[in-house]
Amino acid sequence: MKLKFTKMHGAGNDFIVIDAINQHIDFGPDQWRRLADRRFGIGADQILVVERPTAPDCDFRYRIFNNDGGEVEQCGNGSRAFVRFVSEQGLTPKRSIRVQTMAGIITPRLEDDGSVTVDMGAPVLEPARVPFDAGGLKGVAQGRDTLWPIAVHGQEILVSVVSMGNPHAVQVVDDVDTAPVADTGPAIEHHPRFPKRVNAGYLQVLDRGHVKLRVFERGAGETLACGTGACAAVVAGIRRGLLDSPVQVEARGGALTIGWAGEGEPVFLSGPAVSVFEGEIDL
Ligand SMILES: N[C@H](CCC[C@H](N)C(=O)O)C(=O)O
Repeated sequence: MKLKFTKMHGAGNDFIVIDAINQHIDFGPDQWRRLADRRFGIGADQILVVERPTAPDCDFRYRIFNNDGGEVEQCGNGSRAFVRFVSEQGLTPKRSIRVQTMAGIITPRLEDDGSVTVDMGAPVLEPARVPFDAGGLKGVAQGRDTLWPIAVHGQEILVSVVSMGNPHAVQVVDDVDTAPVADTGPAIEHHPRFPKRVNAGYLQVLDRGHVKLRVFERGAGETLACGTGACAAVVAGIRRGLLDSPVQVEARGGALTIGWAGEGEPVFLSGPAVSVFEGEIDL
């Protein structure tokens, strides 16, 4: 079978995007992993699949598979590529669409300046729903947030835990460029207190409206940008009393802008979405 795809990225977080409305796709984790493999396949951080919605008043269903082949709940950078893809492929005349995901409905919108803004929904802040097992831990209050002490390679680090539909552990560091992301990222991703594993964010505050961020992503390793990670990091920074909305997030692959008005309110993610090339692969 021939599979058509478009290679895209959002601030360097790269994707294989597949129209599963006009193509029949029935893959398992091994096939997803093979497609995402940077040597034996096309190569990407995540694979984004466009389907017809099964939920009412939605335009599309959006499925996300990490580089390791696992299906996940949400991908912020991917949601921007998603709306660019369905628009460029003529799958919708709309510039703002309602998209069904495992984590609920998100609303990406193509802006006139070529950027994309996404209503990512409200963050989930209750540890048990992230999910994070806080049992037996004494949280440390900072502003409106609670920081949780977790042991990583024998050292205690303090993390904020936030879900954007997918789980995030955010720590504040002095310098993202010297943070031990490659060393501690995998240990945090697989930490036993995160039953669904976790995306590990390393946040450096430059001023109240400007941060740098690196994310060791669940199921993909460090990426050049993480949209939900940027949302989670800004939510944590605002709750800690360190940041004021909107916040410019400098990722290694580009800049994202995050707006959040506070608990119970949606997080807005803005940033680039680029189509790099279209291709076809024999399977
Ligand atoms: N690795 C993430 C999914 C992709 C998220 C990221 N690429 C984004 O832009 O939000 C997880 O397992 O939850």
